[in-house]
Amino acid sequence: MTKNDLSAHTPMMQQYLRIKAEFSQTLVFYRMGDFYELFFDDAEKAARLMGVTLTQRGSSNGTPIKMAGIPFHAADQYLAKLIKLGESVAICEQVGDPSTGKGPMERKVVRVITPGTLTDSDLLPEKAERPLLSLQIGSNKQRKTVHVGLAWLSMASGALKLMEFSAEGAVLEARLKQELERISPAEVLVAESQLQQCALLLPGKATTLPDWHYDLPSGHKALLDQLGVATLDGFGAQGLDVATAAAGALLRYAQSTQGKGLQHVRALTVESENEFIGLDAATRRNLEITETIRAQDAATVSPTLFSLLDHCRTAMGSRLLRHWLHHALRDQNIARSRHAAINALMRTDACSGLSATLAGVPDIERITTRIALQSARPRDLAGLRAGLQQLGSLRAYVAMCGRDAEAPLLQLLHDALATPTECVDLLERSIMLEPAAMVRDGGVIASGYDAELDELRGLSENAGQFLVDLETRERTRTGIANLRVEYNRVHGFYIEVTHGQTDKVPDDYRRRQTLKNAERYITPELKAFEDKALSAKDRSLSREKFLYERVLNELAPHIITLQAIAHALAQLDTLVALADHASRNNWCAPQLVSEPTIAIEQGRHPVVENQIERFIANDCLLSAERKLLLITGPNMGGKSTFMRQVALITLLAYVGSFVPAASAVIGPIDRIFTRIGAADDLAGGRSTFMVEMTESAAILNNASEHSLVLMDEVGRGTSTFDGLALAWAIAKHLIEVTRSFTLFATHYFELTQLPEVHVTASNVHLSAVEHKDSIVFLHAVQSGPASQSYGLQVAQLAGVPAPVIRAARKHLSALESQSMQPTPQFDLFSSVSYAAADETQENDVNRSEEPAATIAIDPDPHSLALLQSLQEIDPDALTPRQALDALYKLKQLSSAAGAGAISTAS
Ligand SMILES: Nc1ncnc2c1ncn2[C@@H]1O[C@H](COP(=O)(O)OP(=O)(O)OP(=O)(O)O)[C@@H](O)[C@H]1O
Repeated sequence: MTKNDLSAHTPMMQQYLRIKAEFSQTLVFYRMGDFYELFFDDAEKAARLMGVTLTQRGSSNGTPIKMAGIPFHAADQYLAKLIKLGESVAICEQVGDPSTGKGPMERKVVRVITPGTLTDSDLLPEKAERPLLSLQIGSNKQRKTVHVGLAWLSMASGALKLMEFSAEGAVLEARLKQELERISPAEVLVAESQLQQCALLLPGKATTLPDWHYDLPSGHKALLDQLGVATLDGFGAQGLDVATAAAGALLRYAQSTQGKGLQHVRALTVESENEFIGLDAATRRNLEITETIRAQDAATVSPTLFSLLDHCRTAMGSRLLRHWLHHALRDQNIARSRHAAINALMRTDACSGLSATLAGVPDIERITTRIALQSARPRDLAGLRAGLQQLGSLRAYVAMCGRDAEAPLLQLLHDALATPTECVDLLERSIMLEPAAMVRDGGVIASGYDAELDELRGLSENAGQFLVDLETRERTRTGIANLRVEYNRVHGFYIEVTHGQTDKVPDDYRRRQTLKNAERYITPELKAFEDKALSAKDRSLSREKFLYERVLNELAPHIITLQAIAHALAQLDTLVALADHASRNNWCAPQLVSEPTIAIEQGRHPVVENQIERFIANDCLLSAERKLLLITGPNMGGKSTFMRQVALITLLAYVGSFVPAASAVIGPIDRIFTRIGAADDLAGGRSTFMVEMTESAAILNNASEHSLVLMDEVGRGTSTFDGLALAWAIAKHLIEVTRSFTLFATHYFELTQLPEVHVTASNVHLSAVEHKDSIVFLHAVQSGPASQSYGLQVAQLAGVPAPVIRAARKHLSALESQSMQPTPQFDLFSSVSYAAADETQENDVNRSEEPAATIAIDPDPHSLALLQSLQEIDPDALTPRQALDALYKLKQLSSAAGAGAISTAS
C-alpha cells in the first residue's frame, strides 16, 4: 500500500499504516485501551504463531481489516513465544492525552523487542546470554585476504566486545563458524550489500541494515561517545577498523530498539585470536560442553559438562560458568589463580555458608541493566536491596578462606564485594519492604520517604474514619438516627435519608438522587472532602511514579559499581560451585607447567564417572617424546571415553577448575580438536564421509605442536582400503608435520605398526577378556596394541540374533583360513601384508610411502607386465611421439590385465 492511498482509510488506520510503514520487518503491537492489536498480515502471522483467534475489525478503504488482539497485561507470555520463534516486535503505545485533541490518540513505538536486545527477565533465559552481533567483511588488499570484523553486545549485561581476523576461502568459513558457535548470538546484523556474501556463512537469518550504518568515522564516534572516552587506545581497539564500523551499526541498532541510550554499556573488551584455547564447533559438540550430542533443545538436555558442574546458586554464576567452559584462557596464570581460590575455599567450611547466602542474591547484573534502561520494576529494586544486604556476610566468609598470598583472586573478590552504602541506604529508605509488582498499582515507595506522598496517602487512607465521624456528627445535628454517609463509583459520596425523615434535612443539604425509599444528598463539606479524597488517590499514584523514576535516576551513577559487584558475585558463585564439585567428587588441583606434556594419573571422565557405579580410572602420558597414542581395543571397550576424558581434563585445567584425576600435569595448549563419531550433515548437504574429511582437513591445516587432537576411527566412512590408507597418512602427518599431542583410536590394526617407525608414537589398548562365548570389558588402558577385535562378541551382546552370529563366525573362519585379504578388518590381528612392514624393518623414520599403493594383492602376470612397463617409462626422456606409443602399449597391457582379472574372479 502506498502512502498516497492512506487518505481513503479511517484516521486510526492511517495512523497505524504510517507506523507500520516504518516497522515493515517487525510485528507491530498497536495499543488499543487494554489490548495490543495486530492488523492485516501481522494479524494473520501472529495469530498463527501465538495461537490466538484471527478476527476482523470493521473495514477500511473498502477492505476488511484482519485483526488479532491480546490483553496488554498478558503481553509478556506472547512476546516470549514470538521471540523464541525469532520474531521481532515493535511496541506501539498510546502516548497522547485522551482529554485533549481530536482524532485518534497519539501513538508511538516506544521500544522494539528483538531476539538480540532483550532485557526483560520474563523473556530471557536465566543461565545463558543472548548477544546481539554485528558482522562486517572488509578486504585487505595488501594481504589479499578477507578481513572480518565482529562486534557483539550482551544487552542484558552491558558487555561489549570486538574482534577481527583475516582469512580466506574455506578457512574463513570455518573460522567464522567457530567464532559464531563460541559467541552464540541470538541475532546477527549485516549491511545490506553484504547480505548475500554473509548469508552463506551464517547459520540463521540475519537482520539487514543500510550500508551507511557501517560507516567507519561514525562507528568510531559512536564508540567514543558510548564509552565516554577520547580515544579507543586504552581498550586496545586502535586499528580495528572493520570491527569498529560493525560496532557503530550495532550501537545504533541497540539504541533504537530501546528508544533510549545504553547507560550500562561502559566498557569494551577486545578479544584476540590467540587468547583462548581454540575449540571448533565440532569439538564443542563432541565434548558435550553445554549441549549433548543428541540435543534437540539445548537448554534442557543433560548431562553435559555444564549441567554437571552447575551448582551455582545465582543465575549470574551459572552464566559465568558457561562462559568459562567455552572460553578457557591459554594464560596459565589465570587458571592458576582460580585453582588457588578453589583450594582455599575447599580448605575451610566456608563453602556451605557461601552457597546458602548466595542463594538469596538475585540477578544483580540484569537488574542493573534494567535500572540503566529505566525498566527496572519495584521488585527488582527490593531484590537488589536484599542482595546488597548480603554482601557483608559474603565478605566475612571469603575472609575466612585465606590470606592474600595464597589466593589473591579471593582477596580481589573480597575487595570488590564492599557494600555500596549510599545505594543500599537509598533503597532502604525509598522502597517498601514488599513492594507491589507494578508502580502503576501504587504501594511501592516506603512511607517516611516523601512528606507529600505521605500526606496524599493519609488523605485517601483516612477517608474511612472521616466518613464515620461525619455520619455521627450529622446524625446528632439532624436528629436522623438512620442517616448514612456512603460512597459509590457513579455518584461519589452522599448522605442517605429515608423518605420518612426528609423533613428533618437541614438547608445546606443538596439533593443528589431520589430513590424509591430514600433521598441522597451532598453537603458542601462532603463535596470538598470528595474532591480532595478522590484526587488524593490519583495524585499519590502519580507522585509514586515520579518518586520511583527519581530513585532510578539516583541509582544511575552507581551502575558501574553495581556491575563490578555483580561480576564479583558471579565469580565467587562459580568458584564455590567448582570447589563444591571438586570436594564431593575427589577431584585434584591440576598443575600447569611450561614443558610440553599431558601427564594424567588415574584420570576419569567427569560426566561418565557420575553415571555409572564403578568407573575405571586410567593414566595418560603424553610428552615431547611420546606425542601420539594409537588406541586399539574392542568396540565398547572405552576408547572414546578415554580420549574425551583426556580432553576434558585438559580443558577443565585451563578453565581453572580442579580435575577428575589423582594428579594432572599439563603444559601449554593452544587448541583442542576432535574428530569423533560420524553423522550426515543433511542440511549442509554433506555425507558422513565428507563431514569426516572436512573435520580432518581442518585439524591437519590448523593443529600445532601445542594442540591436543582426538581422532576416533578416522577413515571408517569409506571403503576399507581407502579408509586405512587415509588413516595411515593422517596419523603420519600428525606425527611428522603438526607434531600435536594426539590420541588416535582405530580399528585398523595395521596402524599399530606406526610406533615401530615413529619413536614419538606408542600403542595402548583398552583391555577385555573373553568369558565363554562372551566378553568382559575391563576398561583399563594398557600399553601395547590390542590382540583381538571381539567384534562378534560385541554384536552378540547387542542382541544380534544367534543365527546371524553363527553365520558370521563361520564366514570369519573361512576368511581367516584364506590367504587372500578381503578386508583388512578381518586380518587385523594376523599378518602384516603391505610395505609398512618393510618400513618397519628398515626403521626409516622419514619414509612416507602411501600404504594404499603398496598393499600386496597377489597380482596376475598381465598386471605385473603393466606395472613393469610403467616403471620403465622415463617421461622426461620421451619425445611426444614416443610418449604416445608408450600410452598405446600401456593401454593394451591394461586391457589384458583387466581380462585376466575378470577370468580369475569368475
Ligand atoms: N573407564 C571406564 N570405566 C567404566 N566404564 C567405562 C569406562 N570407559 C567406558 N566405559 C563404559 O563403556 C561404554 C563404552 O565406552 P566407549 O564408547 O568409550 O567405547 P569405545 O571403545 O569407544 O566403543 P566404539 O569403538 O564402539 O566406539 C561407556 O558408555 C561406558 O559406560
